[in-house]
Amino acid sequence: MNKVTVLGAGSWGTSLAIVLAENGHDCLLWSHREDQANEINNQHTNAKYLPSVELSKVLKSTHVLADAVAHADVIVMAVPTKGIRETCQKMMETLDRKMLFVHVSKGIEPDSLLRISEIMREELDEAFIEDIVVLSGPSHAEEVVLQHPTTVAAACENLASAERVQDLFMNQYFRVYTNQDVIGVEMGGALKNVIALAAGVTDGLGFGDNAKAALITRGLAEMSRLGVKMGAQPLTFAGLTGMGDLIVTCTSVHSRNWRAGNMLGKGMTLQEVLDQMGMVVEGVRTTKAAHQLAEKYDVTMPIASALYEVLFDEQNASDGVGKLMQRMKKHEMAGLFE
Ligand SMILES: NC(=O)C1=CN([C@@H]2O[C@H](COP(=O)(O)OP(=O)(O)OC[C@H]3O[C@@H](n4cnc5c(N)ncnc54)[C@H](OP(=O)(O)O)[C@@H]3O)[C@@H](O)[C@H]2O)C=CC1
Ligand SMILES: O=C(CO)COP(=O)(O)O
Repeated sequence: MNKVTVLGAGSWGTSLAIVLAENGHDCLLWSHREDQANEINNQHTNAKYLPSVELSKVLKSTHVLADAVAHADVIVMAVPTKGIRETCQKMMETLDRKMLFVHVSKGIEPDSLLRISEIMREELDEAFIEDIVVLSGPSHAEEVVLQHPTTVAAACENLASAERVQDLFMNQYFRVYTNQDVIGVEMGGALKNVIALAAGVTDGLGFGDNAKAALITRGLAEMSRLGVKMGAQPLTFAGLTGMGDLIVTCTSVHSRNWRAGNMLGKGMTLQEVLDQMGMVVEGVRTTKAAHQLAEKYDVTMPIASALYEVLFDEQNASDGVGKLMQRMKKHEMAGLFE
């Protein structure tokens, strides 16, 4: 049994806390809201983020970060990308020993262009970091709580740390593979949200499966082009955290990114969409970051660029699709192989 704290009581943090508690670990879930921590402890529900789910009674919650940190040998970071830096800064006020950190968030910080593990290393004192392991893959919270078969990867350069996280989470419905390509796994998880937003847009515009298949495969090509330039292994993008997560996010009504894109395609403004979602849509900020990364690394990312114009430059979504289709003719493998 391990003592594990999950930071962030949204849909993913809560689902993973359930997995950990069911696996027999002493799991504490931190919410930054006192009323939500009380609801989890007293009603055993998290109505906003996992409606109609009865949480395990052994799962405890706190809103006091110092207590959450004091509890743990392992800390799982499950706050949205925009909250990672601030949560690490608050943790630094209370951390007093080395910990194994796991992060499960899928984003890139605009402007700094840092991946999550890089933000964590910037904010947390190296003396307190045993290792940082990324847990990522095709895994909607709504299906994990129903114990539907799910596969993910635990990635860390140090294989022993990845294997420790594999052992923490793995059970009969949650299968964890190890991987040592941290850049590839983080970039796949973040960039698939951009493509899923675009897939939602084409569905919202009324296009069909051909357009969806085009976005998934050409999306994978531009994700791989950028990731490889940043140091990722090309094959990682063909795995769970690349193609696997693209499929699940681009084709599922559970995906917040797909749903947000769908509303955009139907004509709503970005602000109207975000107001209606009430949950994190990571792909919006990551589209900005991807646009900046494409410039920095001189990589062609037509889908991310078209989406950037729709989100931030008032480009009409239908015209955006037209522009993508009328790009100069190309070799299918351009930019992937010499
Ligand atoms: N949902 C899923 O199926 C999966 C999600 N992920 C990733 O997990 C991460 C978290 O997503 P998810 O749980 O779905 O998001 P949700 O929108 O469901 O929940 C986000 C949670 O984080 C809290 N929060 C927001 N900002 C902060 C902050 N600054 N400090 C502390 N807590 C904060 C929110 O609180 P409040 O209510 O106050 O806003 C809420 O409890 C994302 O990066 C996502 O891509 C990965 C795999 C699957
Ligand atoms: O990452 C996810 C599934 O693997 C969740 O995707 P959304 O954030 O789009 O819901």
